[in-house]
Amino acid sequence: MSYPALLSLWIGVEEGQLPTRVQVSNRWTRDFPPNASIVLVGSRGSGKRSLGFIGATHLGRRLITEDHYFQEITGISRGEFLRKYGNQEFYRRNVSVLREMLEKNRTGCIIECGMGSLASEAQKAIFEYSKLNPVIYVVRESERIRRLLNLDEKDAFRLEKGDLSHRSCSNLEYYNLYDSSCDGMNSDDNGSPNVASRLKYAKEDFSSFLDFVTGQRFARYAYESPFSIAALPPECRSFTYALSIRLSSIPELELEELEAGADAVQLKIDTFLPDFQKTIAKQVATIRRKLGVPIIYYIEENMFEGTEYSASDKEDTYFKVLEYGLRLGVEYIVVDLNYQSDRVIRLVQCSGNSKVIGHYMMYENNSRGWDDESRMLQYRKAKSLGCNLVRFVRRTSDEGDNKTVRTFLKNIESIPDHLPVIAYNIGEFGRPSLIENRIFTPVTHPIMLSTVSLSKIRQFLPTAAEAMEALYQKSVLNPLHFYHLGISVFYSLSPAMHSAAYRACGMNNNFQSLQVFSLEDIHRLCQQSNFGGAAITQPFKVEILSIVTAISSHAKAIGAVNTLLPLRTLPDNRPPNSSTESLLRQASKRNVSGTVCGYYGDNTDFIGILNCLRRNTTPRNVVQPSKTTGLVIGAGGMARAAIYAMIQLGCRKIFLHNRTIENAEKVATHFNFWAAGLSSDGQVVRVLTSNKVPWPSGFNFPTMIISCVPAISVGAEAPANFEMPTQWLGSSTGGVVVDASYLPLDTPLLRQIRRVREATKQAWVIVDGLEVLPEQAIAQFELMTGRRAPKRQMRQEVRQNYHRYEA
Ligand SMILES: O=C1C[C@@](O)(C(=O)O)C[C@@H](O)[C@@H]1O
Repeated sequence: MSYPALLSLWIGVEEGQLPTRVQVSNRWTRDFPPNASIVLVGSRGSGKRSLGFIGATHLGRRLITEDHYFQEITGISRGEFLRKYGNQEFYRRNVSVLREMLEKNRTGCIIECGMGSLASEAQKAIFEYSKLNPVIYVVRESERIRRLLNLDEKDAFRLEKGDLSHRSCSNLEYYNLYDSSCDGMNSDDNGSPNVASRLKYAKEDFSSFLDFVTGQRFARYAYESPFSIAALPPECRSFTYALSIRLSSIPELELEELEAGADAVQLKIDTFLPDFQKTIAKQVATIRRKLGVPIIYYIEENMFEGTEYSASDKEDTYFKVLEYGLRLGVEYIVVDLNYQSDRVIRLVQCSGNSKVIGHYMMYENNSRGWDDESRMLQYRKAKSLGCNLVRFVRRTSDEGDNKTVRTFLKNIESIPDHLPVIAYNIGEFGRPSLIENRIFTPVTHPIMLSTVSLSKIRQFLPTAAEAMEALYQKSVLNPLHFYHLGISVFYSLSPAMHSAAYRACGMNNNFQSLQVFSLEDIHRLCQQSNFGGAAITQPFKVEILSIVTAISSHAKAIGAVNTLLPLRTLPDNRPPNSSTESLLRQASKRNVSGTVCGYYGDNTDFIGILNCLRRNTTPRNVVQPSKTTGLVIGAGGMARAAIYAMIQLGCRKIFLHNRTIENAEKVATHFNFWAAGLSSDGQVVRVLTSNKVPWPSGFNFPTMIISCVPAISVGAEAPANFEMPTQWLGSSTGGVVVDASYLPLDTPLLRQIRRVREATKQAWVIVDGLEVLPEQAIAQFELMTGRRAPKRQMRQEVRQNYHRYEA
């Protein structure tokens, strides 16, 4: 393939029709000041407005749209302006308004650029802006844009060509993958064709992309919940796995089925495909949506096989493809350190929040072994070039190499402040070193084994579960006991979910429900050295606070714990304390038994509720702090978590109703003290003392309703059988109703809402307890084990097993 032909493949248009302004070069550092405004550019129909809305809500920023800004400044819409003043004046004004909009809003905003961004003067301004601010080029499947805007071939081509020019004024790129949830077809319970859970996947994907761009990922989590896997980058956790997937094989794979056990996906760019950039962007977006793990972006050595261009063309292309990975915001980018050092340095300089893995591939016949001093020199070179991690891979047929690689790694570890190093052998004798390697061991997946084209990889790569099993066999990890503890624990689905997750991940643990009557009972069980963690349930979620050494900021704010973890005496004998640093150290030593000398408490109930609210809130009911009203029923640990989830979503007017009013008052006082600064009158939570009264005047009807009372009797307590006074269901835009209890699934409240929805045709979205339960358990599994949960399996387990428990 010739170089121009390659280039045309690369940017996705015919040869001879390359837009002149398209160029890819390293002009950005992608290091942005904190809170820098984020600009969205892209063609009409690419979905910028919805993403802008999602981003502004997620980051708590102001959304500015160019069209609206133009009208605010000039007093008339762009269309009117054009008609009134003609082309030239419109062009001039358009650019000056855009410049002003950007300059006056350097921080704290999400700025959506409209059609104005196609003008070349406007692009110059945006390009200048992109040196200090993230400018995200939003791309979408051309065919979809064509259909959305109802364009004929010619117009579509013109639009696409113009759109490509956005690449030269942006420093990041986001592929807006089609979101099937906006069809409103995938749940029976979506209240109306108004697409109840609209854009739920896009919300998750884009929010996570923005967390990456703003660099918020780890620091915030480390402070808030140091045991969450989001608190520690994978290279700081012990034993992480990277599932290897070739770009060309993705269309053959059911990606969702590949989730178990991998901490990252290594996307191998193995071949040039038509419309190359968009293809890569689409597959990166697909991996993110379906697997939700960080991406390691790696260009395979054989990518250039069959091409005829010179070494320098090859090098240029290699770095362009890498630079494109940086635009897509991949978490890790692998660079072969045999390329010229100045190019590597330039890549590192513009890598922003992506981490650079310096890579050395060694073959037995042309390189010396692990014990040769050149390995150390290579490590030093990687460090001096600014790489964040270093990877050494050796293809070998000598078992002895597994021993020498161990010594090499030990030597590296003895260097103070050494970089994280990945080192293993490949080939049929390399397996022991793959098992022992601690960071991003390449793995395959059982379902990939059936694919003939992948069988070669399979010859030596373990699956993540096999690698884990081997660690248990070698006693590097220890089998641990996990519990579900409370007074009424017999009907729980937690043991089934957690056990399924252990099986999927190759972990040799067990999980058991046990009835306990006091904190002493809990303490006795959890003192054993093989105690791994416990799901705490009623009536101990609040009481348990008295025995923990440290808690997450969430559990503290909620005033309840549903996840108890052991704090151990570590080899350095320093007693654990509540500092983030001490807790992160504990978190990096999970899955190993040892003396328990304290407990850490966290809360995942709020995560379960938060996820369900986020997914199921319709666009018309997106939280507006000054208007949105929430209602929580109950005053136990789950009700506290529900209030906290609503506050996290920005809701500042929350009503609480409970049979025993004193308990509700206690909860309200707790939150009003904690959240005093969040509302102008210091009152975020108000108690409704009776359900016989009309909804309080001056407040909108609730659009988020969460019931946290059991629908069956617990101990001597009769079931609450709560139903809403009909007058309280006055929201004309409907809302979301969550019932956190799942026994029975069809609670009186949910039955009532179904009837109301049928009668009024209002868009009430129903979320039952079986949707909340796995969400909290997924987060709990991750806190307990430090491993990514096999989410699909855990969710499936619940749906499959539920009928047994109901019976
Ligand atoms: O409240 C619940 C439900 C639960 O107790 C169960 O029934 O499995 C498990 C707990 O982790 C959670 O907080």
